[in-house]
Amino acid sequence: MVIPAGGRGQRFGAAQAKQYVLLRDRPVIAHALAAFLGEPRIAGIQLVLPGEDIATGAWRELLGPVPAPLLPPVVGGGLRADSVRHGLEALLRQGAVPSDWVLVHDAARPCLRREDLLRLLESLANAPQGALLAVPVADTLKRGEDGCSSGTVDREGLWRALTPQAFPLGALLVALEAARAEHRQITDEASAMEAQGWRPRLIPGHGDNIKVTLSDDLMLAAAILAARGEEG
Ligand SMILES: Nc1ccn([C@@H]2O[C@H](COP(=O)(O)OP(=O)(O)OP(=O)(O)O)[C@@H](O)[C@H]2O)c(=O)n1
Ligand SMILES: C[C@](O)(CO)[C@H](O)COP(=O)(O)O
Repeated sequence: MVIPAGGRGQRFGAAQAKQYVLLRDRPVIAHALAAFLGEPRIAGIQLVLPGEDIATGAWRELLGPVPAPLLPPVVGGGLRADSVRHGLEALLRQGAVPSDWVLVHDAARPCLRREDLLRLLESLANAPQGALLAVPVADTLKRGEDGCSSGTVDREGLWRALTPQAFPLGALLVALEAARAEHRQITDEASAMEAQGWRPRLIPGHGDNIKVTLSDDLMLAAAILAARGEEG
């Protein structure tokens, strides 16, 4: 699997990238990783980090002793999609084959429930075109124009995309390379695959699998983990 952690967290707005910020005494990224440790179907976890963080070795102090199956990190790219691509290429160099399933999970999502991960993994037996965790949109959606509401968007059939997302490694790499070649901005793996004509399965997850994007999200993540009684 690939954990893209190569971003700088500009919207979060801290001096430190948000994946390193402490959440209940552990960096956000350590929580994201923990959801996958001990899952026997995950053969290797490829972290993707900003180049300078690999150079300084700062990530080692943050994560502590590297738990198996964590692979040595590789350098990310300018966009999330570039970082994921670098992670996939690294997996291939280390013996993965194009037909292997690969999961991609944001380092900035520290609250993934084990039950959601298991549901996603189990869905793959019947998901030849891949799958992603997602949540049906529950709010009334407004279209904004000049600070005013100019219409209500029908939420029927709309889902919020979460991670992990799972695809055959080779096909995902081809889809990400195509998006790059065509200068298409994509925000998740599923959108790269959709552009290739794939129809990934939407696997209902829980909305508490939040992405830490803005500074308030950290408080929310802490409350979610505390309510579950999770350790630090
Ligand atoms: N060039 C990038 C950009 C993002 N990510 C990772 O992708 C995940 C989700 O991206 P996002 O929330 O957009 O993170 P940032 O790019 O760090 O945030 P921002 O857009 O606010 O700068 C994060 O784990 C982030 O580290 C990455 O690996 N490489
Ligand atoms: C893949 C993703 O988590 C989908 O929600 C992604 O990181 C989204 O990034 P965004 O640009 O903050 O929507």
